[in-house]
Amino acid sequence: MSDQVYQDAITRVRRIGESAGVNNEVIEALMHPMRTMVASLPVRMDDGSTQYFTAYRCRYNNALGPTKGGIRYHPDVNLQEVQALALWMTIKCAVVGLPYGGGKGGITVDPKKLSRMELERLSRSYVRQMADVISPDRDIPAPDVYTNERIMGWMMDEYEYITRKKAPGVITGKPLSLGGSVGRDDATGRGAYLCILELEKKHNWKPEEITVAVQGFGNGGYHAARLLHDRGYKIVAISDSRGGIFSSNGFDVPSIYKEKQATKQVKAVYCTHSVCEQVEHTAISNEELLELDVDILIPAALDGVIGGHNVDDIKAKYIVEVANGPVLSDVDDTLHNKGIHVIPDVLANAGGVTVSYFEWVQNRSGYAWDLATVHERLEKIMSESFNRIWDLAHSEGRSMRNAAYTHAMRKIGEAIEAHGTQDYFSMRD
Ligand SMILES: NC(=O)C1=CN([C@@H]2O[C@H](COP(=O)(O)OP(=O)(O)OC[C@H]3O[C@@H](n4cnc5c(N)ncnc54)[C@H](OP(=O)(O)O)[C@@H]3O)[C@@H](O)[C@H]2O)C=CC1
Ligand SMILES: O=C(O)CCC(=O)C(=O)O
Repeated sequence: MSDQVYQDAITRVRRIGESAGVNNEVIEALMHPMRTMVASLPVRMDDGSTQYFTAYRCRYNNALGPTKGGIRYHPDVNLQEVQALALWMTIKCAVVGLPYGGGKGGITVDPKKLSRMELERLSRSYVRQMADVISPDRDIPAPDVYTNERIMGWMMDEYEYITRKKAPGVITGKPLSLGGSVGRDDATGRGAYLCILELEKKHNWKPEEITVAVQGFGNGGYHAARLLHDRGYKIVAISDSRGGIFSSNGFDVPSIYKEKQATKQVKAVYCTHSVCEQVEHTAISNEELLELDVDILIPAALDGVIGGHNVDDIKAKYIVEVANGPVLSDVDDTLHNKGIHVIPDVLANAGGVTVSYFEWVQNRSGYAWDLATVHERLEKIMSESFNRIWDLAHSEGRSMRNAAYTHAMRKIGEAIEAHGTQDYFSMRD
């Protein structure tokens, strides 16, 4: 799938851009990634051998500001996927009004097979190769799939060693002790949760009557499930890379998280104090989870999981995309025509980059905010962005994805125009 992912991403941009009458110059600018760096990272393994890993960093478009986006460690990472992810970051930052362009990075690696020291050497090697590309004013990485705050800490440390100066704003999602922000840990899931709260208000939902299935139980999926569970939503299905569990009664999310921490697997348990007991459930595959008859489906793992192969079997009423790119563009219309509402990734998972922006602002001003301030400002941005896109979708008869892309392309177009076409193209470093 991931070989086509970039083609799929630019096809969607062109289709929506043309239907919304976006200036062709803007559409063309979004067809062309500004610069993608590919590197081979030599890493000394614990047994003394050297292995080479392919690494990428794509700075897709910087019309709105320095490029911003996470770094993914996964065996399927490739050039196409990184470019698609960087394009989605470009759209996402514009959707929520951040002063950033879009970028993304990745390494083709299975991090579960590396020791902690190998992982650290790999991460430092990445920064050594990309040190001329990243900087607080130019390109600012963050975590994505199978990277975390510890890896961000190593990367920042390596960057500061190379540049011989403190530069906390070079990377976000860092440990708090290195200038990370409170509230970045659950920001992606919280952003999606805040979108669902907006839906709840519009539809007068009673949370206990709303069923939710979550694919992927990592940073994004877990926190979205936790917050929804705390509010009373019924989380009837959860999965990770090894498969999933289903119960129409709903699961106790904190218990499942506790067990996942201990055993690395999603298991159907209910925990009291120190004892976790199995609860009645059905084991399901990740494919089956996507096809459940639920009110809200939250894909929170990888891209391309909903497409022509399964769209006829999708029964959820809402799809809230915590993952980047879970729905392929050629089924956008089918879902819309089936009456399935999609809250697109470029809005639903924008809480992560929004709090990354807060972290960067705090680093640059040298003044740390408290959690209440982070939450209040995140809520404001998510709520305003959601409603802006909702209003555009409903006033122009578009899907939420179509409206989000249209809004973003208009914003990027204004910036390109304001740069002055000549200067914009010559400043594309
Ligand atoms: N982290 C962030 O701030 C942001 C993340 N996102 C997007 O959210 C998605 C998840 O990222 P994040 O939560 O950070 O990643 P994590 O690495 O924290 O978690 C990934 C989760 O997905 C599971 N998973 C991996 N492969 C599969 C599979 N084939 N089927 C089902 N589940 C699978 C993993 O299972 P296991 O635990 O078994 O390995 C794990 O539970 C990605 O698309 C990412 O781009 C979007 C915006 C911001
Ligand atoms: O926090 C960030 O800067 C980017 C997070 C990310 O990679 C994403 O939103 O997909």
